[in-house]
Amino acid sequence: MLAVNDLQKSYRVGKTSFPVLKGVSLTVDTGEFVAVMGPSGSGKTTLLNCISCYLPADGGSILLDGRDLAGLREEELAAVRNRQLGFVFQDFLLLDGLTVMENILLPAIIGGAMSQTVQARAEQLCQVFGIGAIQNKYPAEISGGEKQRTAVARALINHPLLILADEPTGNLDSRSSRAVIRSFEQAKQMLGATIFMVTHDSFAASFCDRVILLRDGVVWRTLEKGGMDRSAFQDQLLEAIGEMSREEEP
Ligand SMILES: Nc1ncnc2c1ncn2[C@@H]1O[C@H](COP(=O)(O)OP(=O)(O)OP(=O)(O)O)[C@@H](O)[C@H]1O
Repeated sequence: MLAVNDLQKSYRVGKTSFPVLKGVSLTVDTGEFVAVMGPSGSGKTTLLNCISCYLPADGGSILLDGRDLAGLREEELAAVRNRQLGFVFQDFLLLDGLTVMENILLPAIIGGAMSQTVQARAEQLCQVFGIGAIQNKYPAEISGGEKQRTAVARALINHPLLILADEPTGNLDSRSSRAVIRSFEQAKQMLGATIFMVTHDSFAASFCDRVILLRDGVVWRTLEKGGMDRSAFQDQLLEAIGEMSREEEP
């Protein structure tokens, strides 16, 4: 589904170039729920922005469903963003003047794809995520967890190949975080969604099939959940993160 090979990205500040991604390689299979964790500054957001087609990479490749994103023109990238990727951001980014239902439909409206089938899909997503009763409310009238579940439903409206989530639980209390992660699990189990999430939250990451630890612009280690229960996987994650930060100390 997603194959990132030897991805490189530097930022230029004045005359100096600062390498941030120094050869990142990873894959995400169809139907997988994968998290990326790592210390602040390790390059997680940069990686997500490259995969999102917002930032051109300097080297390496990003293949989405076998298609290399590097060679695409701006209109083609915009089409990939609108039709093949779904986005969930930390700050929800719901439009205040639109209802929950209108927010969910927005990517289909923008893509010129509105139809009765899309309307039916939006109703189904509201059912799956338990937001049917609030579909005519405005963002100011709903809770943080409900906003985030609306954002997950919106990300799924165009049947994307891949959902990209940037710190989706970052602004939520633990109960709302659990509800959001539950909505990702439902998206995966009931709708076959593939999810790639950047997070600092080991609790959220412990629900994933796999967690990729990024350090200083390279993949340091990948942890598989396998048959482990959630809390044992979280313990293993915390241990690996501790080991990674101890290695970083001078
Ligand atoms: N536009 C930019 N110009 C120059 N340097 C940048 C730019 N964006 C990010 N950086 C630098 O690149 C490095 C990686 O940043 P990035 O945001 O990808 O890290 P991160 O792992 O997501 O961090 P955090 O967990 O704090 O969000 C940091 O040192 C950051 O200061």
